[in-house]
Amino acid sequence: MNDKFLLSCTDLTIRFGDETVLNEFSFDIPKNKHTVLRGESGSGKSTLLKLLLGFLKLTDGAIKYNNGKTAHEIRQDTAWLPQDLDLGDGTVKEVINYPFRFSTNNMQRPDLQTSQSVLSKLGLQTGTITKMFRDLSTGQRQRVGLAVCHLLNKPILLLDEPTSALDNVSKQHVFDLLLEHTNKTIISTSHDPFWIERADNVIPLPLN
Ligand SMILES: Nc1ncnc2c1ncn2[C@@H]1O[C@H](COP(=O)(O)OP(=O)(O)OP(=O)(O)O)[C@@H](O)[C@H]1O
Repeated sequence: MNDKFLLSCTDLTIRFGDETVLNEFSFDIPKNKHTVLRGESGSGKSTLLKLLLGFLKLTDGAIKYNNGKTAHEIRQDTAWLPQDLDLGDGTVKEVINYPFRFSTNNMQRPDLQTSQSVLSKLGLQTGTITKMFRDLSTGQRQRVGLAVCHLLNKPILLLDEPTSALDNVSKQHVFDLLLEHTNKTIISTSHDPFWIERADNVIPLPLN
């Protein structure tokens, strides 16, 4: 595989029972760029992200990762923002600190000031960090999830509908923090024009 790509997908087919979600779909994901998987609701965007992370099995086709890496190795290099963000029952501070308990992330553990600063860059007020995560609005929860993805400082970001609950001011904050001046490989899903217009590469998913 060309070294410019993180991964190449060839003839991907995904079926759930009688439903064919994707049929012989091929695409490449460039390294160090922001690629948006664009598609209507139900077109298979979230399913595709889970496949790339190795959480689901392909019905047919192949995913090849650069340098012969496995899906497991790719996962270790990835910060993932799922669409259904369930980060538990704790305070925002506890939610932010949670992934840094694991040995792979331990070295990146942020101090309070760094966490506060990232939340503030995403337009969240100082008091947010002591609130219960479940008491936040959907858009605030989404921004906390994005803050965690940023703080993990991984070379790959997978963001499932990262702006779905955000207004344009918050979207701009997210763009400035996560996307501007970055050399990470970012794969996101979206049907949001604001987000798509700012991508380096857009992959339209076929209509079912
Ligand atoms: N585990 C599963 N079992 C059965 N069907 C599934 C499963 N996961 C996804 N699907 C189906 O696959 C299709 C694509 O779902 P997916 O969540 O990937 O769409 P999406 O493009 O992300 O949609 P949205 O923009 O609404 O989030 C849907 O019809 C969904 O019902």
